Amino acid sequence: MTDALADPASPALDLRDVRKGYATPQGRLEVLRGVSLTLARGESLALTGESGSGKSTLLHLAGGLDTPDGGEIRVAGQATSRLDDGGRAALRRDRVGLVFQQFNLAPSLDVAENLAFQARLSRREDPAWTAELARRLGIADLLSRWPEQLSGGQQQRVAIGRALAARPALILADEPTGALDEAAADAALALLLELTAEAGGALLMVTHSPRLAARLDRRLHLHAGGLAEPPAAEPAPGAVRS
Ligand SMILES: Nc1ncnc2c1ncn2[C@@H]1O[C@H](COP(=O)(O)OP(=O)(O)OP(=O)(O)O)[C@@H](O)[C@H]1O
Repeated sequence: MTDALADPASPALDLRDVRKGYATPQGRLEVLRGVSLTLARGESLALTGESGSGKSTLLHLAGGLDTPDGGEIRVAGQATSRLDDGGRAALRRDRVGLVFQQFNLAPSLDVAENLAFQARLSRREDPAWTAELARRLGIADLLSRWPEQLSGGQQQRVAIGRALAARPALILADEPTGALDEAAADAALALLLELTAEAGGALLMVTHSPRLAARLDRRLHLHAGGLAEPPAAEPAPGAVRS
């Protein structure tokens, strides 16, 4: 399948001097003050930062859910900042997979339909890949169930499969395992990383957990409107200092 606008040589995501603020009753709040970031094809990056530092804001801008006040954003080579609402919707459909903490499955669609939903919209349906995703995610026996009949962990695995079914260039995940216990979170992240790599996508994941962040290729920390290396990890309780 061809995507005339996709440039296979360009990074999955490129942010240049991106600025974003909000009007609040206390005045303007400048959340991102010139953020630059490049995410190569196939790379995974964990984004950490205090609550309110702007992680979700950055993710929403990267996915074309919102527009920046300034700067340039490119997804798979396409400049998104100049797109209108329809253009951004097409970008989200064709280039971006989204996974949120709350799984956001369509309640009126069964698991099979949820899995295929985005791929069908973007005309990138690949039944063999969708079946492979279902098998690897351990949801192949649940395809005719409704989302409400699934556990949280099962719902999140469906959400991961849905995001990957169209093989998007960029997967954006906002605390994707935040609603799961530690063992389920570890298993879901392992699948997310493995299957994103197989789909040829790059992953930008917001997390509060240094433990989960450590599993990705790179880590960046958002603070005071800019990106930096994350602060050095605290030694684990009981760890011997060298
Ligand atoms: N639509 C909006 N209008 C006004 N202020 C907003 C809006 N969206 C976000 N903010 C503010 O912008 C700042 C950054 O919010 P954002 O949700 O990006 O932070 P975050 O790092 O993802 O936080 P958390 O870890 O708590 O989810 C916060 O102070 C928030 O209150």
